[in-house]
Amino acid sequence: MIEANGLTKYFDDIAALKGMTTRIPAGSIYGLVGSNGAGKSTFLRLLAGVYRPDEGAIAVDGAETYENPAVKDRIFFLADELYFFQNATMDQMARFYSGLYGSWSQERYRQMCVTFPIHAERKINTFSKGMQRQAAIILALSAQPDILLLDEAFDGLDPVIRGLVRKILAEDVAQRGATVIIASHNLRELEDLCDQVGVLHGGRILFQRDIDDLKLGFFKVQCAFRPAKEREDFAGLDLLQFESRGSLINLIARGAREEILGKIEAMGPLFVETVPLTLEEVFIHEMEAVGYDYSNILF
Ligand SMILES: Nc1ncnc2c1ncn2[C@@H]1O[C@H](COP(=O)(O)OP(=O)(O)OP(=O)(O)O)[C@@H](O)[C@H]1O
Repeated sequence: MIEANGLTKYFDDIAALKGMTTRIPAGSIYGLVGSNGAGKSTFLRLLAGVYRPDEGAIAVDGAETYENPAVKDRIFFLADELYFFQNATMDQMARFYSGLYGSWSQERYRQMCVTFPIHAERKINTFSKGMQRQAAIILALSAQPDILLLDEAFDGLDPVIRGLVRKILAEDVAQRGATVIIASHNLRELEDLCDQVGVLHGGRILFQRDIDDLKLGFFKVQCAFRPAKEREDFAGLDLLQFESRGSLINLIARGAREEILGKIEAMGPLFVETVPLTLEEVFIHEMEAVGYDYSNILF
């Protein structure tokens, strides 16, 4: 379990984090979204034990992270700016990390070098930007950390490689019970990958939700009635949005799918169908419901 309580970090007079509080259970994938400068990288650096909090605390299984070698050995931090030794090949970097991480798996490293289209014996500085990121991801995955911190990890990866990385991350969580934290300014990137997503804004977690709960709780419905119906006719539903054009109605309702469908079917529609909401649509409506303007926070 990762716990941040009132976590605060200043850079001169800039408060990068201002009393951030969150709990991230072990064995889950947590997406941290926020606009540029929201404090995502600062949070990851505090968790990785690189920075000392100015106020508050951050701990892994009760142990504070700052300059704590026992905790650091369990964490791999893949920063947004990649770092490799000058002129190093993948194999040389692999040797370095194998000495650093007790959990390093040479077997896994060999597999990854086959799975990903990469030349482990070539100098990394001759790789394209996307290939360099692949190299960093292979090294991170081969270290088999308990906690993997990924800062804008998918930047520059093509869709096939993104899919591959997502699959491996999900397997790592399921098989090894690893905890993965992915910071991104792009909510769409986190869809179908994360168990929980937190929105970081103004140095705090503004909004944090379990993805399954979010997706199960909202439905987009298209239906038609003759004669046409008005919003008031749907008073039995918890409506978040309602639009009608002639006999055709598009609405978003909160609740269980069967219950929503049952109520609409009882009204005798010409047809009714439900369409799943994207994660982004759910966030827009959920955040508006608690008084935040999503477009000011994530775009
Ligand atoms: N080393 C530093 N020195 C001074 N200010 C910093 C430093 N690191 C971060 N900041 C400031 O702290 C705030 C949060 O920055 P941070 O890099 O954590 O944001 P971020 O959410 O990761 O942004 P991005 O999506 O652009 O990477 C910003 O205002 C930034 O300018």
